[in-house]
Amino acid sequence: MANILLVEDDTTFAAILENFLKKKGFDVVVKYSVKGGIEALKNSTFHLILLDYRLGDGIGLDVVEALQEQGKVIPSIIMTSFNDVRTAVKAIRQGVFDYITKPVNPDELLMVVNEALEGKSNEKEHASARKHNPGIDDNTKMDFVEGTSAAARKLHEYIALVAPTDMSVLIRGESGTGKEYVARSVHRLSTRADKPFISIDCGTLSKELASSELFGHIKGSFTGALNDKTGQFVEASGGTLFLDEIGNLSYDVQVKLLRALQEKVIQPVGANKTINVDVRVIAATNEDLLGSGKFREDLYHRINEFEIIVPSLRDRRGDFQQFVDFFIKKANEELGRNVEELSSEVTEIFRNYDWPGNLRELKNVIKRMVLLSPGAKAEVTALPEEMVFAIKNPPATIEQAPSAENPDLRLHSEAHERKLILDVLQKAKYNKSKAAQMLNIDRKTLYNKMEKYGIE
Ligand SMILES: Nc1ncnc2c1ncn2[C@@H]1O[C@H](COP(=O)(O)OP(=O)(O)OP(=O)(O)O)[C@@H](O)[C@H]1O
Repeated sequence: MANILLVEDDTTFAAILENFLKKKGFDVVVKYSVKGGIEALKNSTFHLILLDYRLGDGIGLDVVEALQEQGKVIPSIIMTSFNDVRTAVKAIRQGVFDYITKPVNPDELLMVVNEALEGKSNEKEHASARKHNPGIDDNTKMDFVEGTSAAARKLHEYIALVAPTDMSVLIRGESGTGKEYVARSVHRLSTRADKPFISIDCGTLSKELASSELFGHIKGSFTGALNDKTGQFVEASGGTLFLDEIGNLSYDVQVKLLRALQEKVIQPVGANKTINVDVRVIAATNEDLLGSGKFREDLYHRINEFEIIVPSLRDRRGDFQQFVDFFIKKANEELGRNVEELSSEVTEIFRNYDWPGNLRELKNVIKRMVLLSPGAKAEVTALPEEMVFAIKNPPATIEQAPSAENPDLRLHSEAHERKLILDVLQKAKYNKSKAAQMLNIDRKTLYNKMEKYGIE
C-alpha cells in the first residue's frame, strides 16, 4: 500500500484530504509545516509527497529541496492556488512531478496521485535520467504538433538545419514551451538517431551526486558509492545527451563538462583513468545563463554553437487550436472520455488567457477539463474556478492619478474600490462572507458593489 506524506498547514483541509486518501486505500502521514515534513522524511519511507505551496514556515519546494539533499527520489505534487501557477510550473523544473490547483477537485487529485505512483508522467520523470532507446518508442514520432504559424515554421527550419551537423545546441525558451521536444527532434533527425538519447534534468541533481550521475564513479570513492557506476556520458555513447536546466550545474561540474566537450574525455569520480566519449550535447535553459553570474563563459560558448529559441504559446497563437485539439484527443484516449467540443465560454476564456505555463499548462488544464466533462461538450465548470474568475475580472487598471487635467475624483475612487474588492476576494479565496468581513462591510453591501463594478 502506498504511503503518502501530506504537508498542509490548513488543518481542516489537511483532515479532509487525509480522510479522502485513506478511504481510497492510502496510508497517510500529515505534517503541518516545512520543518515537520523534512523531519518525517528523515524517519520514514514514503512513495509520494503531497505539498501545499505556501506553508507557515516556508514553501513546499523547501521540502523537495531537502529531499534532494538527502539524495532521495520520491515524486511530489504541489497544491497551489491559481495565482501561483507560474511558480508551480517552475517547480516542475525543480523536480516536482506535477501540480494541481486549489480548490482541489477529488477526481483530479486521485488521477494525479495515481499517475505519480505509477511513474506515468508526461512531464519530467522523477528519476534524474531517462533513456530513449531507438526503435522502442518510435511510435511517439508523430505524437506531437508541429504547427503552421510563422514561429513554428522557423523553429522547424532551425531544427532541420542543425540536426545533421554535430554542433552543440542551446535551446532557450520559457518553461513548458517544449524544449525537450525540440531536443528530441534534433536527435531524431541527426545521424545519431539510432543511438541513445538520454535526458537529464539538471534541476533535480543534487550537488553531491551530479558528477557521479554524469561521469560515473568508482566503488568506494565516497560514502554511499557501494558499486562502480557508469555515468550518463558513457550511457549516451554515440548518441545525444540532453542537459535540461543546465544553469543548475555547480561550478565544479561545469569545469568537468567543459573538459568532456573540449577534449572528449571524462574521468569518473575517484578514478585515475580517463574514458574517451563521443556524445553530442544539447542543453536547455530558461534563464539568462551569462547574466546569472554563476555560469562559466567558456562553457557557455562551447554549448552555444547553435541557438534555438522556442516560442511561447502567446507567440504562436496560430497553432493554438491544433494544440487544443491534440491535447483533447490525448486526454479522451487516456481517460476514456468523449469530449468533442468546447462551450463558447470555454473557447473565449482559452483565447483571452495568457498561458504563462505554455504547452504544459494548456495540456494540464485540458486534461482536468476532460476528466470533469462526462459529455461531448466541455463546459466552463470544468475549468479551474480561479482561472475563470481571473479572465472575467481582469485586474483593474487605475489609469492616471487625479490631476488638474484629469480631475474626476469619483471615477478614481471607484477604480480604487473595484481593485481593492478584487484583491480581497482573491485573498479570501472567493469566499464572499470572508471578503466582506475583511473589507469591514456587510455581505449585502459587498454584493451591491460587486454588481455595480461588474464583478462576477
Ligand atoms: N510540439 C508538441 N506537441 C505536443 N505536445 C508538446 C509539444 N511540445 C511539448 N509538448 C508537451 O508540452 C509539455 C512541456 O514540454 P517540455 O517538457 O518539452 O517543455 P520544456 O520547455 O522542456 O519545459 P521546462 O522548461 O519546464 O523544462 C510536455 O508535456 C510535452 O509533452
